[in-house]
Amino acid sequence: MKETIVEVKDVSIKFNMSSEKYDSFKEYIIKMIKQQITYHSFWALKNVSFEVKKGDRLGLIGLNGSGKSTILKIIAGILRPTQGTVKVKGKIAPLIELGAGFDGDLTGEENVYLNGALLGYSQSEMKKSYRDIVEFSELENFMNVPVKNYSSGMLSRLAFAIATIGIPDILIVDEVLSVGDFRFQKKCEDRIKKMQESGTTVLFVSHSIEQVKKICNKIVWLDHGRVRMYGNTREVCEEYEKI
Ligand SMILES: Nc1ncnc2c1ncn2[C@@H]1O[C@H](COP(=O)(O)OP(=O)(O)OP(=O)(O)O)[C@@H](O)[C@H]1O
Repeated sequence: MKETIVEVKDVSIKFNMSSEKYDSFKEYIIKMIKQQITYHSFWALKNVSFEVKKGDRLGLIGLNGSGKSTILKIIAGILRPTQGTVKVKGKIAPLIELGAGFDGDLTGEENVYLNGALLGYSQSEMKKSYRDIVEFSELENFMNVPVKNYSSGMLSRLAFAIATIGIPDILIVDEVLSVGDFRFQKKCEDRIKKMQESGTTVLFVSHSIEQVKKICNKIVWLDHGRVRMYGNTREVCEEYEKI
């Protein structure tokens, strides 16, 4: 029996959204002080439960706004659920919002060290991995350029190369591959496969069902914040493709 590495139990999250439009920040502040701001709240996730076993590649699929990124952020500890619990065993390398860990004014090289520190690596560990990161991202000629001048594909190459140094227990990949060109996507898929062979568990979000089929062995299908189906890739994709 394989070990459970992520356990999501009855997770719900409620967001508050302001339902009015304000003409200026000043108007917003005045209304806030007068307590005239009205919110409507909605459940972005409702009673979501699933387990991920060690070495699984779990795909999260569903239409726009179904809650895929939100559940990944809860698993990565970026958001706290309103109800329910998440148990995670091991170190997570999260590739969630493209460029979230980057400082636009710093160069590619400086951002490698900044991101390494955010992921918990020491300066000397990062020095050892630096060549590999530059080679994998194929950004040799851009490491001295501030990343605000990078294209989204270049940013995703660098982010992916940094997040996949070492062998994390859990790798979270949210749509990051979709901005890379097809050749780079293939390179990333190969690296994910190698990591999985070394025991890394992968949580993967993509709108490309082909990519999900290639990478994942299990799927959670989210629909309006609820689990519509959870099972093997083939059976879930078959149903999903019918909608
Ligand atoms: N911080 C937030 N505050 C308010 N609402 C939010 C917040 N984050 C997400 N939402 C809302 O929660 C719902 C789920 O969003 P989420 O980004 O998880 O969906 P998704 O399935 O990843 O969508 P997509 O396929 O478009 O990336 C959406 O309706 C979104 O507008």
